[in-house]
Amino acid sequence: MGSKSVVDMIEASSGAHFSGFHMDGSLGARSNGQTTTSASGIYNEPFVIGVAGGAASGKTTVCDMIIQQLHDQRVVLVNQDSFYFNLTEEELKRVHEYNFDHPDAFDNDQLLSAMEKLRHGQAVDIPKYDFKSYKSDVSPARRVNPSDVIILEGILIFHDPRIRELMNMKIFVDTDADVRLARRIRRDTGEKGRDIATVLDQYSKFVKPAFDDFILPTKKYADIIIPRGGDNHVAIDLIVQHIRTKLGQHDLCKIYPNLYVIQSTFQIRGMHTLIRDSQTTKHDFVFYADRLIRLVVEHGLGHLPFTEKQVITPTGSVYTGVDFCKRLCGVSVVRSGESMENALRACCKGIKIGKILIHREGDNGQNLIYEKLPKDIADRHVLLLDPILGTGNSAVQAISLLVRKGVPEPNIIFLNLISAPQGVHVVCKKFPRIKIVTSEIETGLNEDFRVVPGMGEFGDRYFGTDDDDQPMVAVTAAAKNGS
Ligand SMILES: Nc1ncnc2c1ncn2[C@@H]1O[C@H](COP(=O)(O)OP(=O)(O)O)[C@@H](O)[C@H]1O
Ligand SMILES: Nc1ccn([C@@H]2O[C@H](COP(=O)(O)O)[C@@H](O)[C@H]2O)c(=O)n1
Ligand SMILES: [Mg+2]
Repeated sequence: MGSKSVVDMIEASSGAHFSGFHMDGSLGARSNGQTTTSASGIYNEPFVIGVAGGAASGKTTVCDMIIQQLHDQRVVLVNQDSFYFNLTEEELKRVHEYNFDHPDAFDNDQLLSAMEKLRHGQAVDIPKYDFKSYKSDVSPARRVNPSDVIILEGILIFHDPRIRELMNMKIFVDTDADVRLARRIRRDTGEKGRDIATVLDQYSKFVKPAFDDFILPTKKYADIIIPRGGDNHVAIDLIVQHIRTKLGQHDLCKIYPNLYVIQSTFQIRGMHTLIRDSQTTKHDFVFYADRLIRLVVEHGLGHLPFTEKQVITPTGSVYTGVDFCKRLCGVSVVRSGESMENALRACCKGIKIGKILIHREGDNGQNLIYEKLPKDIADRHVLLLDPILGTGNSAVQAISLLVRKGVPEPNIIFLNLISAPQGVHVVCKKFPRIKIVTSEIETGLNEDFRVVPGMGEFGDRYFGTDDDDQPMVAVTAAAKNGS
């Protein structure tokens, strides 16, 4: 499935002219001068970081620390070790004479082809290298999905200019030779089960000369040199800060101050991982979707106005707190939005919840075909519920209705689980004073205007109607009965 430009898709989907945002700089500054801006200001290509340095200098440790700190981003680590050539029978017999530290030991063409796919949004299978058997086909390959950040790590990752060209940032981990040797002895005798004489022999015959001849000369390509590897927390913090700026992840929030993306944690990423996985069972999908919905609802409620309130605690002390906003209601966009009603009811006792049904006609038309709203909705703050903000067409229909009913724009909070940038642009441009609360911003829309990476047809997965070929008929009937 190919991808259209954001402008094309929005114009095709909404029929309205989309002027879009054209932002420069940021992520795009590659070593070859290429930039990767798109009309939405969201970068589609991943940010590629190269991490080189001598063996046992602490490259993997530094990468792990960066990944840990970038926990709210999709980051993958691709190790150059995975691309060692398999040894022939002859080479295996005389493995102690094989130079694993020479540039020719790596299949760079295979690495480049994997990177090409990842950069273009395709998943790849990366071989798992086994240091004991010297083979990369003993265990099944690791499936790596396209990500926001790709870290390429390896002793000679800066050696091939074609691989260097891919990198937005190059880091060289600079650790003293004696420290590297000491760590290598400990690692190779422990993890790789080698004896110390073999380790020392390999070091003097191949590792040290290759470091001097091939690895050290690539230090000049580095943008950042980290002395002391993983011990250098200051350098790692600065690198992470720089990556965050370059990713421009919060650019949408900067453009639209009324867009709130809830603070990501590993728990939240874990829940997203589960509900986005096409293999997840209905039961788990509902369980984790419910957990995420609850977080979004709680966050959304935090944006309601409040009044100060003082109470007397059981110790007789005065506690100065706040009183909940009383005049509020929910409105769910049938049918997916109904999945969010329970969480809202659980948070707001006795809350009134209205419904709106919007039916998609053809590729781009959206028609409002049913509504049942509280009569006094104009006097209430409205929490609009729909788990997915895609093109923004349904949202615009729903919000337009609320505004027609007299709800002031600032009194509308649109709650969803995932938002496509296109939808955010469309909604925020038309209704700049509403608030949107979401848990993740998506990459974009595909040719069929479906959110990617997305989570599929939310309503079907949540209500278990994946196999139902006429779900809308039943839903329309249910909605008309006011259920
Ligand atoms: N700062 C450090 N202090 C102590 N041990 C370290 C440090 N950094 C790395 N190590 C250890 O040294 C060995 C090599 O580190 P690693 O990060 O795997 O290096 P590389 O990927 O460059 O070969 C590992 O066993 C690791 O646990
Ligand atoms: N079968 C192999 C393959 C590689 N090596 C050594 O690994 C080092 C590179 O890995 P790092 O994690 O340290 O970057 C390199 O020095 C190779 O000599 C090996 O010993 N056996
Ligand atoms: Mg390593």
